[in-house]
This record gives sequence, structure tokens and C-alpha cells, in this order.
Amino acid sequence: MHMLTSIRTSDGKIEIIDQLLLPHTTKYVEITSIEQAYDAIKDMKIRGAPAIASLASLAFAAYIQTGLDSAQPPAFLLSPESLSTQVIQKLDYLSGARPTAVNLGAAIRRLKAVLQSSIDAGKSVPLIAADLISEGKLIADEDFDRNKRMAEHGGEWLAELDRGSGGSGQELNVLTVCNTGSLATSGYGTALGLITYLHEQKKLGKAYYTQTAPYHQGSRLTALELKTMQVPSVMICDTMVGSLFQHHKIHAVAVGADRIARNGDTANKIGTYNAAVLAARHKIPFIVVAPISTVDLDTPDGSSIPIEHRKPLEACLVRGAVHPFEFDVEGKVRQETVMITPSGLEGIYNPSFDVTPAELITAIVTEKGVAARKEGETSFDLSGVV
Ligand SMILES: CSC[C@H]1O[C@H](OP(=O)(O)O)[C@H](O)[C@@H]1O
Repeated sequence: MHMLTSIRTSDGKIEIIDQLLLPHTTKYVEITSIEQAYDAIKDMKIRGAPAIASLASLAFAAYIQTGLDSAQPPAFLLSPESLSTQVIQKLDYLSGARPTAVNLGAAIRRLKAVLQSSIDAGKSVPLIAADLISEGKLIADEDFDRNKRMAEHGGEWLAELDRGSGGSGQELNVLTVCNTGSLATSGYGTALGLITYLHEQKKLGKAYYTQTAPYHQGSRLTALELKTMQVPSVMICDTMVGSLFQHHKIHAVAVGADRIARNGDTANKIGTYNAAVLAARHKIPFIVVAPISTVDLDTPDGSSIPIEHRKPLEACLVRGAVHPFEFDVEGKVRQETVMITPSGLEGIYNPSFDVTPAELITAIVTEKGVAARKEGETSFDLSGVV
């Protein structure tokens, strides 16, 4: 099944799709430095918790490789101490690109741990560098297989849940929020991976998805992925979740995550909490699908998850193409960014994420399996999951 890829690498070259131009323009841009990777993440040319971690790790590995390959080794490669100082400085810089998604932080911690263990083992600078390069590539490479495992765990769990409540385990209608597919990961996706799995197994009825304003991950990205994969799907405005639940049979809500606290409170794209409250009202199972690297055991509950507030202007703009389509000199659809509000608007609230309390979450699906919240419990104990 044809999948879009958020990141592609060949012969040491790293390229990302500029997701600000999707769905009308597919443009790969080369990332040739750590600074460019930082900017691409901050500006949301690439977004999605796992994809962010993958790009940061690949750009870091390329930076170290470039140093090793240079005819005149840079100063930071002259000793383990100078290498350690430079590596920590670059990794700390990358970790500041976006605050909520913990996958980036988890990748940074992994690379720092490899640095320290290689130094403690008394390795030479070239061997320490080689360890860092292979770990950086591994962080990106392991994501795809992990997503396939999560999709199967979650898809089969959902089908069994439906059969257990008298259903057929087929024709399952699932609502998702934002974009959690190949464009948010290194391939296949998390919650959208579960939906893709159900489709592949002929167990999906329809995939429903919210537009997810103001960046419109749903309208622009999830719509493109589902259309590309020819998955039967229905787009709804963010305000229509309640009406959908009132008038249509929805078997589950499946969403991704940017950070899961120790008790199961989950930060995800703004609008997720709304869907969770309405799902509870309509007794619809609400599941979170995310790799273990999204679980942050150092954060006890959702109250201490940092929530990114994007620039107010971003809530006033919509990116797209003039309709009916107009084309530029190269015959490409003309992209436009349109302001939909009066200029100079002052009062704008623009959090990029919200936190869904664990008591509204039915189950958390990771590559290890499905952790269902225990009957009567209002939280999870994820210490045994990660
Ligand atoms: C695979 S989960 C991706 C996760 O990231 C999205 O946020 P953003 O588009 O701002 O990076 C959204 O919260 C998704 O659930």
C-alpha cells in the first residue's frame, strides 16, 4: 500500500517533506545541518512526536559523520572530552525545538547515554563517534516496525472488544484526531497505523477524522494519507464530534500522544480532550496509541506536562491553494496563506496540545501490547509497561 514518507535518506542525504505545503505540493527539502533540523521542527515543516525525534537523531548522526569524514578533523573530535562537550551542546540545542513531545527528549537522553557509556568504556574518539552515529540511525529506523506492532496489538484488541460486546469485530468505525500516520512518524503511524491495520485486515468500516485546526493536520495530512491509501473515510470539523457520536455508530476513538505521564494522563493535539469527554458521555472506548518512548515516567501526572503555545498569528492563518486551482509558471498549484481574521486581533488563545486525564482513557497501546485501565481505577500504573 503506497505510503507517504515524512523523512527519506539516501547516500547520507536527509530530506523531509515540507508539510506546510501539503496536500497540494509535495516538496522534499534537504536538511544539511543540526540548525536546519531545529528550524524545520520549530516551524512545523516536519511535525509529529516520533518524526521529530527521528529527524533530530538523523541530523545529529549526520553532523558527527561529517566531522569524521572531513580531511581536517574539527576541534571537537580531538579528544573524548571535547567530543562530549560538543555533543551535549548540540543535543541540548535540538531538545529545545518543541517542548511537549517527549520522544525528542527521549532520543536526546538515549544519545547522551550512549556517549557516556562509550566514554566510560575508554573508547577512542572514532569509536565513540561510530556508536553515536549508529544510535542516531537506530532511533529513526526502529520506529516503523514498532508502529506495525502497535497497530496489530491495538487493532486486534479493538476487534476483540467489539466481539465481546456482541459485535462482529468487523466494520469498525474509528474516529481519530490530528495526524498520526506516516507523516508523523518514520512510517505506518500510530493511531492512524491502527486504522490502516484494520483496513488491511478488512475489519474497518470507516475512518473518521477531525480537521484539527489551526494547523489542519486532519484536513491536509490525514485526508491525504487516507486518500492515498484508499481507506474509506469521513472528515469532520472539530466542532462536529458530539454530533457524530449522537448520530453515527463509532466503535472507538484512537489518538496518538506527545507525552504520557506516569499515571496515564496524556498530552496530545488540541481537541483530543474534547473528543475524550464526549466519548465518555457516549460510552465509546477511547484509546491512545503511542510508542513506549512517549511515556514519561518522570512526569507523575498531566499537570506538569509543558504545553506549547504557538504564535497567535498561526490561529489566524489557513494554508492551502486558491480554488478553483490556479497554477504557477512551473504548472504547480499556487499555494496561498490566507488570513481569516481581522488584522491586528489581540485576544488569541492558541495552545497546540491539551491533556486528557487518564480516567477518560480506556487503554494505552504501545509496541509491548495493550494496557487497559483497570475497572474502577482512574489512572494507570505504567511503570510495568515501559
Ligand atoms: C504520532 S503521534 C503525533 C502527534 O503529534 C501531533 O502534534 P504536532 O502535529 O503538533 O506535532 C499530534 O499531537 C499527534 O498526536
